[in-house]
Amino acid sequence: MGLLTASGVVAGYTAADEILKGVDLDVEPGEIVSIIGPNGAGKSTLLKAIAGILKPSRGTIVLDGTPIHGRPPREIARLGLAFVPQEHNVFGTLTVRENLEMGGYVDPAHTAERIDRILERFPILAEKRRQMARTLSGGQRQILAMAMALMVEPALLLLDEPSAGLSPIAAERLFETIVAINAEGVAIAMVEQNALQALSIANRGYILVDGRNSMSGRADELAADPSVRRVFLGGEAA
Ligand SMILES: Nc1ncnc2c1ncn2[C@@H]1O[C@H](COP(=O)(O)OP(=O)(O)OP(=O)(O)O)[C@@H](O)[C@H]1O
Repeated sequence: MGLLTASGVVAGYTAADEILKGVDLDVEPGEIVSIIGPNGAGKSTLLKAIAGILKPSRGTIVLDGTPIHGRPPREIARLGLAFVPQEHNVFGTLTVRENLEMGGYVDPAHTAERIDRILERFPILAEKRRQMARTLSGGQRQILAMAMALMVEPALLLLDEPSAGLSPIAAERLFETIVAINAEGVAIAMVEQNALQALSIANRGYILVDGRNSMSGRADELAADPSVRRVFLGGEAA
């Protein structure tokens, strides 16, 4: 069985609102899955529904055998799922270390030792641990946001447009960091505008259009598909 299995998820921002019109998504243990699609397709909404920020009105979401749909975010985090939203994902007026403390809310007894391990793991955060998060570069802030999420030792990390607003070089570094986190055994499902780069580091991809699944499959096959390239990548396969 997959690590995460979402089936027929219907969700929106009000009771009558169906932004997601029955979406399916699977993530296997240790995989990177990229979710791409046009603006307004419902990609961020899908991550919010999985993380428990939005309650699906229909459908099921199962994490490692446990149904999580309808549970509050904190409980879902305890079950091994962490979510990094696109914006406001760090506390600008707190130091790097204090931000990591906030990430340790699920298991306060082990926060200090977990922070030490995270700082060892991300030397740039160790170097800046006493600085306020707002003084970090955009890429460093995204790394801090992911590090906060890793404080709960998740099996699955959801990332909403991690490269948004970054320079090409900073985005490249961030994707390398995502691959490195994944290599340590954390499965990743991420929404990205940068479809080609997102597919290049993923095992599999999903394309959402207007709140529904459009195409899915191996990331390399999707990236080479002429119709995908035409719509999302701005050109034909080489
Ligand atoms: N907080 C909100 N309240 C009400 N409607 C929202 C909210 N957030 C998003 N929506 C609406 O839900 C729809 C899907 O938005 P969503 O952000 O999930 O799309 P997306 O595929 O992630 O696209 P984008 O790349 O533009 O973020 C859009 O019509 C959007 O206007």
